[in-house]
Amino acid sequence: MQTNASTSLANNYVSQSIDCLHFIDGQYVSSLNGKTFDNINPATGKVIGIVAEGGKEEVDLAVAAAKRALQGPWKTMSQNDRINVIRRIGDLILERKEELAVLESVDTGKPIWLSGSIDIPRSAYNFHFFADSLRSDGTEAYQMDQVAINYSVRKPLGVVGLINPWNLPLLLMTWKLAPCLAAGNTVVMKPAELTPMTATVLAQICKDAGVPDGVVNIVHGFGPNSAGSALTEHPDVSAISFTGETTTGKIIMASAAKTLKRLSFELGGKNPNIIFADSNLDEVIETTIKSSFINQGEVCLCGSRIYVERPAYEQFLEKFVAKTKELVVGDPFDAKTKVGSLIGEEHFNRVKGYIELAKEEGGTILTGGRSPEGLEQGYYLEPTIIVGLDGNCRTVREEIFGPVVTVIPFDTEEEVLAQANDTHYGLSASVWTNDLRRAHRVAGQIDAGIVWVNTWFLRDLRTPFGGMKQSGIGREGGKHSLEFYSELTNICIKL
Ligand SMILES: NC(=O)C1=CN([C@@H]2O[C@H](COP(=O)(O)OP(=O)(O)OC[C@H]3O[C@@H](n4cnc5c(N)ncnc54)[C@H](O)[C@@H]3O)[C@@H](O)[C@H]2O)C=CC1
Ligand SMILES: O=C(O)/C=C/C=C(\O)C(=O)O
Repeated sequence: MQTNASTSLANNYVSQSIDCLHFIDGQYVSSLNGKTFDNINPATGKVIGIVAEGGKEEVDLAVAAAKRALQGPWKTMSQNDRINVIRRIGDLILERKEELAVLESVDTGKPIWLSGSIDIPRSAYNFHFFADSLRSDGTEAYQMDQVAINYSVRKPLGVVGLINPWNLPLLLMTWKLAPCLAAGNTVVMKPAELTPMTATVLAQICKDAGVPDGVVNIVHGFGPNSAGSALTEHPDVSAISFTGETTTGKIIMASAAKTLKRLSFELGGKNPNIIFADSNLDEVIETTIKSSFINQGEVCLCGSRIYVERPAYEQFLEKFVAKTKELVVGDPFDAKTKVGSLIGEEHFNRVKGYIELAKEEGGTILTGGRSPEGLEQGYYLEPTIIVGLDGNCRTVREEIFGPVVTVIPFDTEEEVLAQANDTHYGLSASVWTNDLRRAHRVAGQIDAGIVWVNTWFLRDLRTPFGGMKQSGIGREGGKHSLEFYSELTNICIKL
């Protein structure tokens, strides 16, 4: 893909065609049969480029290249050189950050300030962080009196498949790729079909940083009967790290079982946000606006079920609704925009379907629920707050993955914990209180992989990250990522 833009050239980007090819064995290539599909800018509904559509043949080629690369210069590269290459990928992402931010916004519909301040800097940091982690990484050693000493050594898993969704395309791809490379593996990545652009540039960045040919490969395409399923079925792929929908995770698990692949899954969420009356309401509102509507609500960690202790309920609603009404929905490249376009037509209709369902279930829409006037070209939806529903309603139980939240009052800690945990998801939660003991007590009783107290999405990349129940399998982050992406061999030496 040829790119040379900055944010000031955003208009050129949306008017010129940007095409995405596969990246196999260090080269950009078309599909063997020449098949392509259209890439649509959700903010305009217009085609912005064509994408090579891969399938089994392209995945076979990519996996073969990755398998060969396991025996090439990547294997013999010193750990110090590998660390430097991984750091350099982060440096090059920062050097191209404006261009990448534009591509991410064009591809997803998210505001340019968001891709420029979160998606792209965090993508670079993923490489810097895991390069540093590798430098300080150690393994275990156990001595058996004077009889023997055991120590373990890390080895790469082999060829790893990385399959990603469309909401945080480069951030999530690099969150997987950086530790995967740090552990010495080779990779075949399958970006989401709706957001192929930044991954395509990332391949060139990896090459420019000194990653040997064949170590990083990309095959574009769809999931079922396409590049995605070909990757999960491939016998030479040792592991799959997947972020996306829970139902897709189940399909991938069944497919991967045939060749007993190692799996890491980060799946859906319906995250509770529990607000006690003693919390600082202004802080609560400021963060709840973000945890509800940032990235159009298309973040798996968003707190879409808001529970407010009854004494604070009316005041919370008044302020929350007022602040939500101030959010400007519009063109991702307009500096005033806080909420951009949803990812595409299918998802837009799905989210609108939930708003209709909420009305049928007896809910009241306090604000939002419709597309802003004058923005009929893209997939824009006003941030939506719904009240009057209980935990039996589908609107409260199912992941909507859009700018839609429900607010429910509660009276006791026991009651709210029961409601918060009454879900088959268990990704994240937020608890708001100034009572220290209650904070510990409630946080410890929520069935979620990540609980934030008096904050949200405050990330320390050393911490375990992942979901309980049907929100995921395993943990990534810091040493957890290095564990997932490597095999440990224990060596026992008799003294
Ligand atoms: N928890 C999370 O982090 C996220 C959850 N989602 C959820 O997923 C919904 C739909 O988003 P999508 O990106 O369409 O999710 P998805 O799970 O359908 O797709 C994610 C990735 O998996 C691939 N894929 C789909 N079916 C596959 C198969 N059978 N084998 C191998 N790969 C396959 C897709 O091509 C894409 O690259 C959202 O509405 C939301 O509910 C989406 C993004 C992130
Ligand atoms: O901070 C992270 O590593 C990831 C955040 C968000 C997701 O995983 C997601 O929305 O899918």
